Amino acid sequence: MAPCLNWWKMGNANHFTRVLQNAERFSLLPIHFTMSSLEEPLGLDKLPSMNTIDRIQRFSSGGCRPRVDNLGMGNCWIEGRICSTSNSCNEDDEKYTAETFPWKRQTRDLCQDNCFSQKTVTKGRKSMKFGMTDDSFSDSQSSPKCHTKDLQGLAYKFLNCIPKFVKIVEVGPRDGLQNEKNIVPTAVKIELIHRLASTGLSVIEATSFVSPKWVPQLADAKDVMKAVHNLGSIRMPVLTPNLKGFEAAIAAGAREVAVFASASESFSKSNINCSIEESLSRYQAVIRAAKQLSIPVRGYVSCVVGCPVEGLIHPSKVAYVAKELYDMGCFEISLGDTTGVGTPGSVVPMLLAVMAVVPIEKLAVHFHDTYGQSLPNILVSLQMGISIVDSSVAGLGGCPYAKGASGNVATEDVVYMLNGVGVKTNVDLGKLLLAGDFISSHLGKPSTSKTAIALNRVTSDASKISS
Ligand SMILES: CC(C)(COP(=O)([O-])OP(=O)([O-])OC[C@H]1O[C@@H](n2cnc3c(N)ncnc32)[C@H](O)[C@@H]1OP(=O)([O-])[O-])[C@@H](O)C(=O)NCCC(=O)NCCSC(=O)C[C@@](C)(O)CC(=O)[O-]
Repeated sequence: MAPCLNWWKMGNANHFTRVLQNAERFSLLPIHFTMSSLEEPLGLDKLPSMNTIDRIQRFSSGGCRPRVDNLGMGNCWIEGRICSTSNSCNEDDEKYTAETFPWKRQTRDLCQDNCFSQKTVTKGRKSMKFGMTDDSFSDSQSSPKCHTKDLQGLAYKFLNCIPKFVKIVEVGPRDGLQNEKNIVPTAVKIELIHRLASTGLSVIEATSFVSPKWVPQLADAKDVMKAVHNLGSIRMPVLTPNLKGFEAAIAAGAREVAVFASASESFSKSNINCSIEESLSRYQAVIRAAKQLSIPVRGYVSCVVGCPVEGLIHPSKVAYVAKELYDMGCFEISLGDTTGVGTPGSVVPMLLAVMAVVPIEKLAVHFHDTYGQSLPNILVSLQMGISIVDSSVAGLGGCPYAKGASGNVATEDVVYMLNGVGVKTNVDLGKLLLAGDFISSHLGKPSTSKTAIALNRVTSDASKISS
């Protein structure tokens, strides 16, 4: 076993099998699909006649969504799309990948097997939805390395392996606003939560019951919670660092809480003023109290890739804290790249370590976008089987105790990407954009969501043309 897989030993046989299955789904071969909307620009002359929803649809889901159909028997294709062969058979890439990350060799081998079985299953199909006939297969087979059937297998692995539905946990009102320089009025927070609730989001983290000396921005937690705790069936977890916070949250009407530990000793001290072990024993008390009231508890692990003080964090430390929280009774574990330093190269080994000890369906990912890596990190997480993603409207956020870390990945960008790959979220992108506009204009700064910026530009170009 490669040295960096030693931490796999932490898991039991079932977990190990699940890890392998997920590793099998995952491949690092680069692949490109010819996407439509930006390569086939919509004439601006058409824009004035489109309403906002048309524009959003044109630029989000339909326009560039490769349609993945699963026809049973594991067959899958992408309608009207052809895989580019420019990268997919590059031996240099393969060599680099295998040498730099030894564990990847194993996943590649598994994936190649999978690719082979795809070929077998689809053999003899007359009409391929790649838009090619069997003849074109023979053409492509004359290429020395790349075969269309291989590409079809790759398409399957890259897109059909991701979950069909992703639960988005909106953390804007809490993570988003806890780091704002100016304290946001309570009424604005409440309005933001109402607007977010109208988008279809099923979970909105509303606030934190932490010490107001530590996070003055959320000192109005009680008032916010009292105003929103009854918003239909939407879940509104709140952060509780200790029993005092838990009791205050319950008194204010909270029906779900979250505890937050760290994989970094230094960050634990600077964020919650105690060691990792002390924090775990505090959380044990919170979880015990919550169980008595049948209150679900979410668990966060922060600094899952890097720490502002300690630098890189070993995946085994993350797996340890995640397992402790899970064993204590947290129903879901959110893995936070607090400083946003992760790339797929560091996120994948971290996820594999955690997946070996906590069931994958209980895991969420929580990326900050400091280096612009959130979306690729989310995509590889989905390819590994994660189906819960934390994000923050307008890309708000950051931790007051993680200097230099920027906001969370913007919910608008996550929804746009998920629409693009045909994953359901039940979130209305148009309404989400309006919620993002609302809070950005209140804060007097532009949204960091690329989707919001792009769609606002399209809309303003259109209004110039129509006026
Ligand atoms: C944990 C403590 C309280 C320890 O803080 P401490 O100073 O060690 O606590 P203490 O027990 O000595 O109490 C100090 C004072 O705070 C009060 N106090 C104590 N607890 C509470 C409470 N729950 N609610 C309200 N007040 C509280 C307590 O009553 C006392 O008041 P005083 O007697 O001085 O007037 C403090 O360090 C704290 O509140 N830290 C929270 C910091 C925080 O919220 N950070 C941001 C969270 S984001 C994050 O962690 C990452 C995440 C989850 O987003 C994932 C990611 O992005 O990766």
